[in-house]
Amino acid sequence: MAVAPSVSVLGAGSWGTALAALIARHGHPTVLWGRDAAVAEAIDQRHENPRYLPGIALPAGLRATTDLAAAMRGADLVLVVVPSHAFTETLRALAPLRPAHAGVAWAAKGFEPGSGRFLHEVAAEVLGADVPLAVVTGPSFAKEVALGLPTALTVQGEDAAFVQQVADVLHGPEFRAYTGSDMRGAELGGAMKNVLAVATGAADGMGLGLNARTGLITRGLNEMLRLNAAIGGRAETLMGLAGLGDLVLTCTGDLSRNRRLGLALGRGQSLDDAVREIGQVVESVQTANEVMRLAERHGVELPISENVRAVLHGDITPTEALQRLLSREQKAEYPAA
Ligand SMILES: NC(=O)C1=CN([C@@H]2O[C@H](COP(=O)(O)OP(=O)(O)OC[C@H]3O[C@@H](n4cnc5c(N)ncnc54)[C@H](OP(=O)(O)O)[C@@H]3O)[C@@H](O)[C@H]2O)C=CC1
Ligand SMILES: O=C(CO)COP(=O)(O)O
Repeated sequence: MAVAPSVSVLGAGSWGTALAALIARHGHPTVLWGRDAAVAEAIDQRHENPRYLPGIALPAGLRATTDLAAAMRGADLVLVVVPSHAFTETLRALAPLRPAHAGVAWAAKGFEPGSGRFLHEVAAEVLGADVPLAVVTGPSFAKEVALGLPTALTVQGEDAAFVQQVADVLHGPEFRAYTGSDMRGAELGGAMKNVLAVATGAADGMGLGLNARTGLITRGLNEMLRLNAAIGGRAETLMGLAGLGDLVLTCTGDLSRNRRLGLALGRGQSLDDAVREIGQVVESVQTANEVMRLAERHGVELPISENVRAVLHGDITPTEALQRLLSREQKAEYPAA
């Protein structure tokens, strides 16, 4: 019988913990690395992450540590699940410790702050072009995965054998892992849906109704498709789990931190207070800048995303953003073919 690959998961927040628990339940030797000693000890000894997934029982076989070298020892596959702002430093730390045969996947959603680079570009630069890479993305709230509720996501990368290896460790009785080869489109979808969730959250927070919410989701999808076409992603990636799927989940599900940020802003709360209250990573705050930087570089107009950035910067209120969007010129839904 084939030996189950050993998996090292880096990042002991809600998503890293949920994915590590899923993989451990599938019978893979799994080690979770986190920087918080109390959290690592609680996962390792009491099988709970009291900070990020309180009250949810984790598999007894899941090991956790703050020792990165120990976590990487014997890994056949590395899964990086830190927020995008910590991605580059985490890759630099893991690079010298990576067993030569181990590919690297990640489940963070966003860009490298400041440079706006895609995470697969960062990974290729830090690890070298020969290391197998893959992105794990799609509609998946950590809490639901940790509770074993049915979920479907996608693994995308250019090394088909590695993509299959990653999908195989994730796939199981309640979890469907699809595969593909479009890292660019997949990463763009995962990043942009967080920005668009702020817009729909704000609309809901302002009490604008379900028509407004759905208009924003649909025109938001249009923004994703336009930018995706400009950067060379495949349209079907954005119409699947990495795009439409995650957009609908994040724009409508109150477990979303980006949606909750929008709700709070729409109700008049300040950005700082809202982020503090949420108490976990809210990727859109940084990603809105990088999405707009990318759009401006490619000459693509993204009215919803642009207004989200302006609200997050405190340049305009959600009410002013609404007025700006509603007063735009009338136009064809799609440019003539
Ligand atoms: N939660 C979800 O449902 C999903 C999340 N994602 C994505 O996964 C990524 C991680 O998010 P998530 O787990 O939810 O975030 P959380 O806020 O739940 O946890 C963040 C984790 O990252 C750690 N961290 C922060 N900065 C660093 C650093 N510099 N070095 C090492 N560790 C660091 C935190 O450690 P500490 O506690 O010590 O601060 C914490 O363990 C994000 O890109 C998110 O968009 C994707 C799909 C689903
Ligand atoms: O990416 C997610 C679901 O797919 C989680 O969304 P939030 O980061 O908005 O909570």
